[in-house]
Amino acid sequence: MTGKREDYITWDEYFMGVAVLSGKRSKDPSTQVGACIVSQDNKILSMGYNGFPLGCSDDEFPWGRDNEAEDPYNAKYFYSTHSELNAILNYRGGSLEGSKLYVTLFPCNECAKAIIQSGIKTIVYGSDKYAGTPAVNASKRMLNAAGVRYYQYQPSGRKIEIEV
Ligand SMILES: Nc1ccn([C@H]2C[C@H](O)[C@@H](COP(=O)(O)O)O2)c(=O)n1
Ligand SMILES: [Zn+2]
Repeated sequence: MTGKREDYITWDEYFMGVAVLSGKRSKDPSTQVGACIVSQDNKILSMGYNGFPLGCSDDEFPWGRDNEAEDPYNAKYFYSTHSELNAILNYRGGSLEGSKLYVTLFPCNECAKAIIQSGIKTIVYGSDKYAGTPAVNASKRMLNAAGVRYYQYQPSGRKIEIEV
């Protein structure tokens, strides 16, 4: 055999795959989200998943979502850091200017602010299951105004399996 392999994964498959794998670290029982930030020359800069801040125990803070309206203090939303924000905060280098974010779920309005301010210029997202909600509408409004490009990941249809 003299030629190179031809069935290697694409950059989008690679980085979205890393984002999916990162999301598998999440302890959230209902929605696990993963993120991966990549430089313009396709180097991974940072990763993150949704979870509670350092020092806030996964076993003590609440993971429930149903009681948000009547008892927000005992629901997860006040406490969970979104995967995109964690990926931005986990970055230990200089600047994220011009970088690309792969995320398994479309960013909310709060993450959109951090994405814009950190200099991320492109978002590749997986699911958009909260499309049409005020948070996602506001997010798209800000991303559009700030010139952050976004597009949905297009699965190739081939299954990428990880066996260790
Ligand atoms: N773009 C997003 C959206 C949501 N999250 C996190 C926040 C929560 O931990 C969970 C959503 O929970 P649900 O309301 O679906 O039960 O996902 C995120 O990290 N990034
Ligand atoms: Zn968010």
